[in-house]
Amino acid sequence: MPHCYIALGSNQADPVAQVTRALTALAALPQTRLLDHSSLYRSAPLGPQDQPAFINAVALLETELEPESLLDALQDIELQAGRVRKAERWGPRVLDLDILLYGDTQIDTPRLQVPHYHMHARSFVLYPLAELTADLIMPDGTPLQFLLQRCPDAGLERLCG
Ligand SMILES: CC1(C)Nc2nc(N)[nH]c(=O)c2N=C1O
Repeated sequence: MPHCYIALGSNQADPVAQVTRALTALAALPQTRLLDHSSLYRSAPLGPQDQPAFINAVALLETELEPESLLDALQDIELQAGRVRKAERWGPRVLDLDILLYGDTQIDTPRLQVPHYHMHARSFVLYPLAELTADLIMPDGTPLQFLLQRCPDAGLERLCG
């Protein structure tokens, strides 16, 4: 059964609570088990700076849901959290759930790109991912450690507890 890594992000409406509640929602998905999750991390927004800091984390799921069904389920969780789908691009968001990896599958459809298109250069994704699986190898054979070496941790702050 494929191991799926999900990126969580929020910078609105009590981001720590949003990410924590989203982890609980992931654990409750049908045909799915939440195997592990990273610490929460605070970081300055990538993109427009006139918005609050983000809280990010990565979760490791095992699921029988197909990729598109998993995406539907993640979008439901985002909507339940109050995400406005047509919100400004790169603007503040109540909750972002992105499929980073779905086993070794590589997907490129209008709805879904896996591995997640931007993950290779985002410290707020790579560092939590490495906390979960330091020896991860990307579907294209690139070791996560190689991506980490090229991605400065740009003021990433791990929240303890
Ligand atoms: C607006 C944009 C690009 N910036 C981000 N910046 C940070 N630090 N974390 C995010 O999750 C995040 N998500 C985004 O979508």
